[in-house]
Amino acid sequence: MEVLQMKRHQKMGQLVDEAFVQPAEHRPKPVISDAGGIPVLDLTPLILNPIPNDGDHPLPLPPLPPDVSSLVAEVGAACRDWGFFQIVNHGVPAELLDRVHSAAGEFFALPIEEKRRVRRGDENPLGYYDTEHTKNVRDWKEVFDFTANDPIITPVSSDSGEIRTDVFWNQWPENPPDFRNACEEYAEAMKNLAFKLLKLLSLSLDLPPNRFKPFFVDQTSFLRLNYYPPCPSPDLALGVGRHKDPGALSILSQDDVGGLDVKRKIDGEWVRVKPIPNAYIINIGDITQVWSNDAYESVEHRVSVNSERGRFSVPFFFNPAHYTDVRPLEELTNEENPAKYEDYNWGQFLNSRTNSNFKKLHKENMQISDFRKKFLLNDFYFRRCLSRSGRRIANFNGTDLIIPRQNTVVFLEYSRIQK
Ligand SMILES: O=C(O)CCC(=O)C(=O)O
Ligand SMILES: [Fe+2]
Repeated sequence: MEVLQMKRHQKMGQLVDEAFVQPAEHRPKPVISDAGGIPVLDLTPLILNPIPNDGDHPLPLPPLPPDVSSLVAEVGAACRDWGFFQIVNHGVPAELLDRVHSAAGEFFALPIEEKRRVRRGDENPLGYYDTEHTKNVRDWKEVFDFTANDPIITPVSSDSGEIRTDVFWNQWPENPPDFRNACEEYAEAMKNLAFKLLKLLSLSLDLPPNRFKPFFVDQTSFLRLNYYPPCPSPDLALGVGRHKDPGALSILSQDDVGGLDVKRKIDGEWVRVKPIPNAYIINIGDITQVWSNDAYESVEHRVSVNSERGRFSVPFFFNPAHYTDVRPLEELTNEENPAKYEDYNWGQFLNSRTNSNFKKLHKENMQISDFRKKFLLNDFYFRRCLSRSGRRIANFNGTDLIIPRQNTVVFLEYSRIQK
């Protein structure tokens, strides 16, 4: 099969190494339409009326001013309908963004030997590398990773499979000289912005503004400088293959080249996010999907490349502490809407992802769908189960459920299991 595929690419005049070639069904179409409907939200109301912290204000908090309240509603609608939105007037100075983009441009233009002085290795997952794989296909990109809280504490599994905690430090290149300062200042600005967005997210789910904050006391957030060089076969390779971000939310700055494609929820079509100068693209990650018990979904996206211009982007991945056990929030679950996920530990999840994206493996990496609850009935697993009249017939408390044979049920989302 692989030999056949290789032959076909040679016939087509393939110009990239086989490792970068996407399976046919995942290659980008020649024309991708603009993601016209992704909401662009103006954060100006937060400048005059910042959302208070619980401790800064006697409880209960006063009602939100009408423009902040509308913003919260817009955030909720964007999260539900798209899983993505853009923000403007977010308070991050344009000069700081320019400094980071220039530092990235100068760094990636250095000779490869110099970049490799700060390369990521088996010992330290931070720094420069150009071998990231998404879904086991190599991405057409170079990256530089650094953590927002230096050092980062994370569990790692040893060869014997035992989990221990390790500490990783950022590694900084000597050149360009402003690189480290620009990156560190930018990381602080991203953390500030992320906490503002977290409050909006929380309010949009009818929760107190600081409901999520404790999860981020020892955050494992990190930033990535991405460079996608011009690609001779943009029809075969991708800058980043289709994926969902695993963390809580991502804050992305892209330059004016464009290439970020989002899988539109209403029809599953890939659409491209139009660059807006100085705007940020925000997307919901898997953790928010689990916390919200699927009210907000983490949406698939990818990066298309082109043969003419290299592209730069800088994502900030807002991640909780490694010891966080991720589970649907109690306030967002009840008998009618039981928790849809088993608990999972964020540090172990991150660790498994970090190992699997460094090199090609022969298995799929860990997904939140692995933690989706299943309910057992005879030899069927169920996700949802209703009586014929449409009423839920049992309260799923996270344990396998056996329903007596005489009950008539309508099976939704079931699959046969191997006994
Ligand atoms: O470069 C981009 O536009 C997006 C990158 C991305 O999705 C990621 O690194 O997770
Ligand atoms: Fe992503």
